[in-house]
Amino acid sequence: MKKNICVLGCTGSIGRNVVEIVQRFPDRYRTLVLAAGDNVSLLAEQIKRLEPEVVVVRTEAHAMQLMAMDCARKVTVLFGEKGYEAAATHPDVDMVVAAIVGAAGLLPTVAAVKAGKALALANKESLVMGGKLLMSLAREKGVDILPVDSEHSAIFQCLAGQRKKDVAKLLLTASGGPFRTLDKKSFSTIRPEDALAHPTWSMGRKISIDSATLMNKGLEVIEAMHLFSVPVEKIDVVVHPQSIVHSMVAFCDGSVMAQMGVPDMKGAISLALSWPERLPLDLPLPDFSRMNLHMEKPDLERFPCLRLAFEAAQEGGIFPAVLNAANEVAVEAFLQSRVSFTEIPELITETLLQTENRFVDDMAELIEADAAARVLARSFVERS
Ligand SMILES: NC(=O)C1=CN([C@@H]2O[C@H](COP(=O)(O)OP(=O)(O)OC[C@H]3O[C@@H](n4cnc5c(N)ncnc54)[C@H](OP(=O)(O)O)[C@@H]3O)[C@@H](O)[C@H]2O)C=CC1
Ligand SMILES: CC(=O)[C@@H](O)[C@H](O)COP(=O)(O)O
Ligand SMILES: [Mn+2]
Repeated sequence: MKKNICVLGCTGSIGRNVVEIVQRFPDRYRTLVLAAGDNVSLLAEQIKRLEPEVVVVRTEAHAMQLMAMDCARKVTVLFGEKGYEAAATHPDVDMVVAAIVGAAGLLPTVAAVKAGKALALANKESLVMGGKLLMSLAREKGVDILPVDSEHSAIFQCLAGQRKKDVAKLLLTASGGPFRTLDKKSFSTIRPEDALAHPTWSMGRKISIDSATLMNKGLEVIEAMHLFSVPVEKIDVVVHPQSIVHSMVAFCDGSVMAQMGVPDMKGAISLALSWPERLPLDLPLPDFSRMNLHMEKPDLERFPCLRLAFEAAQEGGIFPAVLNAANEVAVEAFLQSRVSFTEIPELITETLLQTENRFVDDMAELIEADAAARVLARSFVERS
C-alpha cells in the first residue's frame, strides 16, 4: 500500500528533496498534502507534478493567487495557521514530514503528533523549543519520530538494536562551517554571502548561517537530548570538516559506531520515509581510498554560539526556547546586514541575560516565552 505523505515546507531545501524522492518511488509514496510558505510559483509547479489533494500557503493573498491558476482547479487550497494544522492532521495522511524552518514549524508538528501521525522530523527548532512536551506527547500518542537531521539519523542508525544503558556518549559531528580556520580578527567583516557558502552541504539560508556560527550544532545537541533521552553531559561535538561521518555513538565497552555517507540529505530523508527498509538511491559511496578523515575539537571561544547552546541545555526551562528565538531574530538581522556576524552571539547572550528562566508545562506558555524573547532580541537589533 502507498504511504500518504504531507510535506510541511515542500518548497524548501528539505521539502524539494522529499518531492524528488517521492517522484522517484511513485509505487511507495503519494504526496497527498503539500504545504509551502510564500513560494507560490514553485508550489504551482509541484502541484502539476504531484497532484496533491490539499495544499497550504502562508497567507490568504497567496491562496487567492494560487486558486486563480489552472493547476489548482482540483485542489483544496488552505492558508495560515489553521491551514497548516489541517494539513498535518488530514485523516488520510500516514506520515508528516516536518520541514518548515524555525519556530513556525512548532504548532503544525505538535498537531501532527496529537493526531498520531508518524513524523519525519527535520524541523529541529520544535524540539529545541518544546522537546520535553513534544516527546511526552509522542510517547502518549505512540508516535514514531524518525529523525531527518543527518546527525540524528546517523545516531538513530547506530542505536538500532542496542540497549540504551550501554550508551556511553553521543558524538555529534560538525563540519565547522565556512570559518573553521578563519582568524577571529576577521570575524567582524564576514558578509552574509560568505556565511551562506557552506563547505559541504547545500541547505536553506537560516540553517546555513547557523552552521557558520556553530549554533546549528548547539541546536542539534538539544535536539539529540530530547530525541534520544540522553543528558547533555553525555553529548560531545567533534568537528569533522569532510562531513562523511554523520555522527557516532560510543558504548560502555569502548566500541564506537559511526554512520557514514556522502553529504547528501536524500540519504537521511529517504531512510525516515522508508525505515526500517532502505531505498536504492544510487548515491555515490565516499571514496575512502583518497580520504584522510579529519577530526578536531570545536573552538568555543571563536564560536560562542555553541557554548551558549550547551549552557541553555544545562539550564533547561524556557532557556532553550529563548536561545532559539533570539538566534532566529539575530540570523534574520544578519541576513539583512543589520547586525554583524559577531553580534549574533552577543544579541543572544543579552536576550538570555535579560530573561528570568522558568519551567513551563504547556505549549501556550512556551509560545509566550518565544514571543517575549523576540521582543527583547529585536530591541537589541534596533539599538545596534
Ligand atoms: N536543509 C538541510 O539540509 C537541513 C535542514 N534541516 C532543518 O529542516 C528545516 C528546513 O530547513 P531548509 O529546508 O533548509 O529550509 P528552507 O529555508 O530551504 O525551507 C523552509 C521551508 O519552510 C517554509 N516556511 C518558511 N517560513 C514559513 C512560515 N512562517 N510558515 C510556513 N512555512 C514557512 C518555506 O516556504 P517558502 O519557501 O514557500 O516561503 C520552505 O518551504 C529547518 O528546521 C532546518 O534546521 C535539518 C537538517 C538538514
Ligand atoms: C545536513 C545537516 O544535517 C545539517 O544540519 C548539517 O549538519 C550542517 O552542517 P554543520 O555540521 O556545518 O552544522
Ligand atoms: Mn544536521
